[in-house]
Amino acid sequence: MAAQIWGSEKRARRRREISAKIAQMPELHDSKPLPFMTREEKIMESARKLTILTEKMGQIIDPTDPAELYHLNNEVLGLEGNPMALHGVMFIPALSAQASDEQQAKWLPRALRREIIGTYAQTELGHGTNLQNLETTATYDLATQEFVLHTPQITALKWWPGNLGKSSNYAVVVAHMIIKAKNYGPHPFMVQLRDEKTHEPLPGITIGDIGPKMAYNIVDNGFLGFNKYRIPRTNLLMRHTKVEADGTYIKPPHAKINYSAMVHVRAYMLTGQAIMLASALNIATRYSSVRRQGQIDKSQPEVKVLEYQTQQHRLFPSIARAYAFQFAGAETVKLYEHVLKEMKSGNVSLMADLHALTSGLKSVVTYQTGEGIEQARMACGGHGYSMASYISEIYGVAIGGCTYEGENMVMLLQLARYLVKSAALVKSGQSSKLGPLVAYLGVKSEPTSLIDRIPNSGFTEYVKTFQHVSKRQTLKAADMFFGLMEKGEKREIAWNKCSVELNRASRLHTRLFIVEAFVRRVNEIADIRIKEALTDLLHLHVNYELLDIASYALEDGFLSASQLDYIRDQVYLYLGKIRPNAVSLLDSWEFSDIELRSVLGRRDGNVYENLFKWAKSSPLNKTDVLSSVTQYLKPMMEKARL
Ligand SMILES: CCCCCCCCCC/C=C\CCCCCCCC(=O)SCCNC(=O)CCNC(=O)[C@H](O)C(C)(C)COP(=O)(O)OP(=O)(O)OC[C@H]1O[C@@H](n2cnc3c(N)ncnc32)[C@H](O)[C@@H]1OP(=O)(O)O
Ligand SMILES: Cc1cc2nc3c(=O)[nH]c(=O)nc-3n(C[C@H](O)[C@H](O)[C@H](O)COP(=O)(O)OP(=O)(O)OC[C@H]3O[C@@H](n4cnc5c(N)ncnc54)[C@H](O)[C@@H]3O)c2cc1C
Repeated sequence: MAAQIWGSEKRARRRREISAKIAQMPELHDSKPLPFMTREEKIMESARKLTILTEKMGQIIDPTDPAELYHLNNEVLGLEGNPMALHGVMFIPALSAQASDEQQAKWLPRALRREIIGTYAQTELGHGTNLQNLETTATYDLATQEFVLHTPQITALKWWPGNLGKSSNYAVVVAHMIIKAKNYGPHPFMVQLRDEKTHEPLPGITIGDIGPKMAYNIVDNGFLGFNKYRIPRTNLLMRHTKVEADGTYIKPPHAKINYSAMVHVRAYMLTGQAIMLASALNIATRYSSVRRQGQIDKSQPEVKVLEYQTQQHRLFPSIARAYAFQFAGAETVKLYEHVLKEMKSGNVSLMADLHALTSGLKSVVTYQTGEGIEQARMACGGHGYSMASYISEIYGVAIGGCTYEGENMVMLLQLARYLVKSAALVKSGQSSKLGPLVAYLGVKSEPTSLIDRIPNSGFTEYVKTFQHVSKRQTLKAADMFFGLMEKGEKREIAWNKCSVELNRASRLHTRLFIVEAFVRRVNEIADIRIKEALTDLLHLHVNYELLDIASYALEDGFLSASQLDYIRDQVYLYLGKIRPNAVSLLDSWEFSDIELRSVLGRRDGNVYENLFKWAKSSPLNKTDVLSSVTQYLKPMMEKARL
């Protein structure tokens, strides 16, 4: 099963080897539990491990393999981030996709050797989503052949970029490019921020940390201001766009090609989210098979809480989602790598499809991951609320994904643009022009769903039902939009008035893609036992998801009440079938105790001993009487006794 999850036998084996090596290297372990550290201590601890990794990485992993790097990162540095998180996630990808060959030769080897630390500075205090209204300017000075970066007012301060505050000395900065008083829109520039020897900010640069966040606090998200700060013309990233010495602007082959670093993260973060969901579920499911509370049959002893149907219903559909996200994520990364290769050689024809797909997936996956992690936390009762479970930290990091790389509502609306265009093709009889991901919009469906009507139909009738509801909602939202415009509404106003319905269409389309990716994967599996276990999980997935969106299929009578009863019964049937495999389905992800960082979810299952040991090690327990008591509470009580 690990081979299915991680993509191949070899990958699963390599993960085990890497975990085993790390287990033997105490210098790479947390020196004490992270929840007992201050933010400064955590940052220090992370930097300590990071430097050792820079020395020893080659002994542990193949540093050119992103999957091995990611695993090493999760084990050693953990999900709370590290001082170079953005260096790998965005700075290097931005340089790789947007710098010219000559620029790459100058900067990439230095970045890869970690001679310099970089980040991606785009968002500002006043604008994140609406890139067209960023305020930082890069004005070309023809006389010196330099760009002058400037922050005209407080709202133009860069705000949020990870590791910008204290760690990075370089950044890819996005600013509006102005040449001869003409604004060419946001463009990426390579900018040095700090002196390479002293790490002091360079003159003209104001920089710092934005303060503690809900989670992800090892990362020093930062602010940055420029006071007429000059950089050479050749620091504009020039793979696709060029500015010649005389100020001539050569436009890129696609207007949004400079957004590629964002698409990179959107494509890769899906498996990151799946891992966080599976981690939280692993903790909760292990704990639920140890925790005994109450009786189902009063004549019998207390049961493991995992025996309760409500507990299974809380956890198992999310187990199915974690697998589904992992499989959909793997497909998306493949597509991304393909499009990136094409893009580098000038073929931009697939960019729109990739943008639409990743925008939808990013939104649905992060939202459902957040839901699943929070349910996992509640499923642990009181102990889920303790940092000993570590689930609240996992939640805090994962839920950030709903916001970063494009706020979810906004990204769903980006997919909706693509769906509306596709609906227009269907309506004008040009269905043959539809892309493969939306081809179903042009296919006539049966008048009613055939779920429960055709024996041994596998998952076909489920997929058709998802297709039907997605198509119907897309066409309905598009009709609403076109209708408003026909009535004379301005395009943007009409769009806003339909945006809730449009986003519903985007979610349904994305959920269909996730179901199909799960079906595709199960169909490919040769090992009969693995296929059987994943088929059970897929049954749970399609029935649970369909029940969740049933109102869309009921409103036009595509599903009947009796079919809905059947679907509901299937959910209960598969909850029971999955119960014996539940812990194994999560243990198959092979997270080590070092990586999970959860006292509650350790592999040994000694929950109570581990919790008591952990509580005793709390810094508050170093002394029996705290100074808060001697200084304040004791005098207060004494005064009251007089
Ligand atoms: C094995 C390895 C695993 C590795 C895993 C790594 C990660 C795991 C997770 C680890 C956990 C934590 C890591 C944390 C890291 C945090 C990083 C966070 C970094 C950031 O947040 S950076 C800042 C991100 N900011 C945004 O995303 C801003 C969002 N806004 C936008 O993107 C845009 O403004 C917009 C909403 C897309 C609108 O843009 P614009 O106004 O320019 O365009 P229009 O809406 O007018 O659309 C015009 C037209 O263009 C099309 N289009 C837009 N974007 C693209 C694109 N990227 N590609 C192609 N086409 C695009 C759009 O569809 C329109 O087309 P149409 O006219 O409809 O045909
Ligand atoms: C953990 C974390 C890490 C980050 N790292 C980086 C980084 O490394 N580099 C970087 O540059 N940035 C980074 N960011 C910033 C992040 O990319 C932005 O916060 C994000 O893009 C959302 O933009 P915003 O904050 O402007 O939200 P806003 O756009 O102000 O969103 C507020 C509300 O307005 C709604 N809204 C906005 N526009 C529309 C619209 N057109 N239609 C409908 N609704 C709309 C949204 O849906 C939301 O409900 C990070 C953020 C976080 C939380």
